[in-house]
Amino acid sequence: MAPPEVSVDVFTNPRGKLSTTLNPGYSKRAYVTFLAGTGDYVKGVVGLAKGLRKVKSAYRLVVAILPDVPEEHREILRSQGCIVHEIEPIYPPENHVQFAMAYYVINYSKLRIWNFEEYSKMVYLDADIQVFENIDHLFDMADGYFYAVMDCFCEKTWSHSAQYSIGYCQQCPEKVTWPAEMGSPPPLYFNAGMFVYEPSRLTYESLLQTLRITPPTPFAEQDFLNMFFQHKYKPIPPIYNLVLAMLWRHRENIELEKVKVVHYCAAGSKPWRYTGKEVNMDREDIKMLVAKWWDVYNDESLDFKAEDPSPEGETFLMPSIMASMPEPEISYIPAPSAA
Ligand SMILES: O=c1ccn([C@@H]2O[C@H](COP(=O)(O)OP(=O)(O)O[C@H]3O[C@H](CO)[C@H](O)[C@H](O)[C@H]3O)[C@@H](O)[C@H]2O)c(=O)[nH]1
Ligand SMILES: O[C@H]1[C@H](O)[C@@H](O)[C@H](O)[C@@H](O)[C@H]1O
Ligand SMILES: [Mn+2]
Repeated sequence: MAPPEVSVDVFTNPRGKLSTTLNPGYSKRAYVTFLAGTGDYVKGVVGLAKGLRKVKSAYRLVVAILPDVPEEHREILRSQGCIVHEIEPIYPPENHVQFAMAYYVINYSKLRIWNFEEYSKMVYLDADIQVFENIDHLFDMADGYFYAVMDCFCEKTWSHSAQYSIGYCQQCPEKVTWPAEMGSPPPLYFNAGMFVYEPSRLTYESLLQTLRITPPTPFAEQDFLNMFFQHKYKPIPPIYNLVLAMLWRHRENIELEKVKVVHYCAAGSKPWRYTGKEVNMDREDIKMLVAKWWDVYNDESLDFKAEDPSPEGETFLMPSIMASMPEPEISYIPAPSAA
């Protein structure tokens, strides 16, 4: 359905940003994460909510939760200023695939966030992600694309793949080149722990329709989204989703001091379970990043206070800096720095 006419009333709000009052329910922005189960991922979401507050994000955090999240955890999330939004689980078609991690199957439920049409644009973040610098400017990137960070194929979780078997990684495609006899190299592949997208009922329905005829694969909805958005995908720089394995696999691709978003996805790196014993977990950079996560999580001054100005009340429309960016040399969409 076409969106209703948008009435635009532009004024400068007290925070000095150009603010636009749009038809409510049409042009709203928010971060969104996903929570399932009774376990400890709720700590990740609390950490993320506090992290977004610390960097003074203008937008709320919506938590798409499965019905099995206990009321006690929902209450913690609300008390941290999150918008709790229950979703129904989505199951993939029957199949005997071996997921890279058995629990990845629940991640198909993430597809429900395309149905959050009360928002025009959202940034999805896994619960094991922390935001250390403001990334609100990502909402200003041009509509019509799916933005995410390119993944790395070097960890054991990839051992089922052709890429892994020949030592090929898209992070250094010249090191082991893709052999001609294997056909054309695989399309760019993103990590689905962080992405910028536009909710849309049409897309949502198409996602569900397509899933019905798509057998599950080891990286579950991550593989599925890569396939579905193959032609809409625009890579953004790794500072927007530092997959930790990049630190020991492709250190030369990472400028650690510029990293804004850290994804604690490597085995043994979830800060709330961290022991330091697993392989690579005793590295100084990992210890530092885990400690940084705990600093945010433990900082009581970052707890939500009811009297806090709600970041969600208005929609901020910043002039799009993207429009004036020169074409990148590499194929990244260079999201501008927040500075
Ligand atoms: O018990 C759980 C397990 C997972 N999650 C949620 O599911 C997300 C994905 O799980 P992980 O972060 O542990 O998984 P990875 O980072 O290793 O997974 C990557 O591959 C997955 C394949 O399904 C997803 O695409 C995911 O977004 C992507 O980052 C979590 O962040 C969290 O938001 C829960 O809420 N409870
Ligand atoms: O999404 C997965 C996951 O985050 C794994 O932990 C990582 O090793 C993979 O490279 C990635 O594709
Ligand atoms: Mn993750």
